[in-house]
Amino acid sequence: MSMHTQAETAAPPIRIETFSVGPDTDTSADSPLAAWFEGVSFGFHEGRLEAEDLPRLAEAYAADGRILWGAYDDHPGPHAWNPRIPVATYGTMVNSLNVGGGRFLDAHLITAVTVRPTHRRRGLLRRMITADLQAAADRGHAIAALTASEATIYGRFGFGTATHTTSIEVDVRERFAVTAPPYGRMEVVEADAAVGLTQEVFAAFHARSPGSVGRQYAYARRSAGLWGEERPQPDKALRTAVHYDDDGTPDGFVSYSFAGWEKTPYTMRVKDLVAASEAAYLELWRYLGSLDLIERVTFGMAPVEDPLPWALTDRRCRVLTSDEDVLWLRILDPVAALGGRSYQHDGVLTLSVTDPLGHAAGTFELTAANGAGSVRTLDDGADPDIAMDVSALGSMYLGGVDARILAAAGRLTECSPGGVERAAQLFTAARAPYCITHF
Ligand SMILES: CC(=O)SCCNC(=O)CCNC(=O)[C@H](O)C(C)(C)COP(=O)(O)OP(=O)(O)OC[C@H]1O[C@@H](n2cnc3c(N)ncnc32)[C@H](O)[C@@H]1OP(=O)(O)O
Repeated sequence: MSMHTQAETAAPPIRIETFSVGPDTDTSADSPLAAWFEGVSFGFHEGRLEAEDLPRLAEAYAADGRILWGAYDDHPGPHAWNPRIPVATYGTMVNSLNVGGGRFLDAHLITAVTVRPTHRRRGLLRRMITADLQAAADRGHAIAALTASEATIYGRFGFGTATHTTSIEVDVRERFAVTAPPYGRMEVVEADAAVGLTQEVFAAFHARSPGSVGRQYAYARRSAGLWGEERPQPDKALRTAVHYDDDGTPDGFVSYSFAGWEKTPYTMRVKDLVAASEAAYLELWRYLGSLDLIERVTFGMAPVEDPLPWALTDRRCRVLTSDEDVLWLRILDPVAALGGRSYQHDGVLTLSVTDPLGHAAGTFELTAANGAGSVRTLDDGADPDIAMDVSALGSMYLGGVDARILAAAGRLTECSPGGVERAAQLFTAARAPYCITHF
């Protein structure tokens, strides 16, 4: 474990340390890593750490290349909980973001953000995220990303919601039928084999899905049932089935568990459902609809642009229960970010961006031609076509929201006639961005 201490600020007297996890990291019950996990569990109202879980968690975090932050109160009150347990936690890793048109950027991912109630609203989150975003920008990352527990926290730091999913309930009784012609076959698979199979299917999904973020080490183990949601111990209720195409290539999988006989209508809960093609997506639903004794299937991460109702004999079998934001993006470098995505239309647009932390502030001229974008920074005072805050730029970046909607919401200002229309056209995505990774 490499460790270094960051500069101390005058008040509050909280020491912040960062460390990475590697093969030599101490995973004993009284190690700094164990204390860090205790801090995270406390922050998310989960149970105490089981010491036996630590080696597996360490292996996962090492594979992810995570950097962990802990904030320590060296002046605890009497009888305070173990002062080695951080009063605030924070973690980062890097993974691939599909930005459309077969292009990918390495995104700086932020996770495990907690501040103990006794230390909240004293600026600890601000202190960590401000330093971290600066360091990420200095390392050359164009984009930071996170999934948020509350929608009120991260806008002030320049993040904007960029992708959504929907929760659906599907009535799979007699009236359920998928109209598309069937192909390939489904197989219920062994948990050990499911790890590699789900990774293979996800890789194909990631390659074709704008908005997708690469998955961390634990994901495939959870989708296979080898790990549970909270502990790296088998989830014996979870089942995994894989769809193979006519050539025998896995092109979809679904992991699911039964809600129990006391819950009516009898319900199967989908934990993870990933398809490498629209056709495979429908095959997974055909399988779910064929589960005997089951009356309803629930899924919390369906795409916003969902072909399912259009593929059903009775479209009312699928009921939308909620809409959730998933990926929040924070543009750190507009030149690299806007130059990194692809464009459906040619055109020129000048954007003025404000940024409370300064990273993305400025006026930028975007020229899109033949699918690619090039960006140059203009001098202060250049006349923009549109003006917005960096959080609105993060929301618009993948095409998840139309510039006209942001303008209507007062989040984007038109500065030259036709500017909003041009922005709407330039930022249009071929399909709604879809992130099916929580981190
Ligand atoms: C990526 C992820 O991991 S998402 C998970 C986030 N974590 C959680 O939800 C766990 C429970 N909550 C917490 O642990 C804490 O309340 C946190 C991490 C959300 C906030 O930590 P704090 O140290 O209290 O935040 P900090 O004092 O730095 O606040 C910075 C600013 O954000 C505001 N703020 C912080 N949390 C919230 C919130 N939940 N809702 C609205 N505003 C908030 C503060 O008022 C402050 O505003 P100001 O700068 O205008 O004065």
